[in-house]
Amino acid sequence: MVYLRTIKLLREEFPNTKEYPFHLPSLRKLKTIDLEASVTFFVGENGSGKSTMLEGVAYQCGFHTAGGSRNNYYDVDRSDSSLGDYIRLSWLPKMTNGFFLRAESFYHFASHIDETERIRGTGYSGYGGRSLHNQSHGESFFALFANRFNGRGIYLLDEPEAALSPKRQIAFLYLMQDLVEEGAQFIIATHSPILLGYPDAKILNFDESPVQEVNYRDTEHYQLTRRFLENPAIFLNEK
Ligand SMILES: Nc1ncnc2c1ncn2[C@@H]1O[C@H](COP(=O)(O)OP(=O)(O)OP(=O)(O)O)[C@@H](O)[C@H]1O
Repeated sequence: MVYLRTIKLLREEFPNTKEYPFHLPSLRKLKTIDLEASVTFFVGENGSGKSTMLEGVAYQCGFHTAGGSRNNYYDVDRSDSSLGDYIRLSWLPKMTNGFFLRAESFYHFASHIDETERIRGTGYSGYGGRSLHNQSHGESFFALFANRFNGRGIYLLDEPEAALSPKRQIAFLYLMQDLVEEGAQFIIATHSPILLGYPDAKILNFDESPVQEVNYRDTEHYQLTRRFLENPAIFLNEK
């Protein structure tokens, strides 16, 4: 299901096109991003602006920009969204349920859930019944996906593969397929050639200026990984 249909950049309100984030090549000429599929991936080199865009969208969704939903109020590590005030989201229908996952600040989110459990006794209810800190990084991610995510919602995930083994990444694809069938929308920044293989996803390449759609098999992630796996030794000798 597609709830969030367009991300529009309010270019005329950009204060300065020479500084972060307005100077990023991926954003420089970008006017709108159309989200036409239930699953949209942001791909691109490190530093191309994927997280910046995702964080801006999370900010406009009202989600905690360090990770969480509309219901997670905690002060730890809240990051200012530099792009958030300069984008406009078009919804049909409007969706307020959802979650913003940031691999890098997940530790703080887990602490916030522990604190909610300590104060109100409700913290672990959506997370598999136990502290996210008492599970491995990958297990805790998976507990979040499997327990906290449900069908009707918008899920913004920044490198969800960070803690997942290849097997768990494939399990995540199954889970995502079920959630999409139940009506979920995903926007995912990723470097994973496994996740990118999700059928019918729209892949947006942040290495282009402005951002452009790209086919799975044309992504550098697919091509490089494929060539490497075919023969790592030859690949390394080509350096
Ligand atoms: N708060 C900030 N102030 C100044 N520059 C920043 C800030 N946050 C990020 N940048 C820079 O902006 C660029 C884009 O960062 P961003 O995190 O959006 O990239 P990314 O595509 O998500 O990269 P990665 O794949 O490594 O996560 C990078 O060069 C980064 O160093």
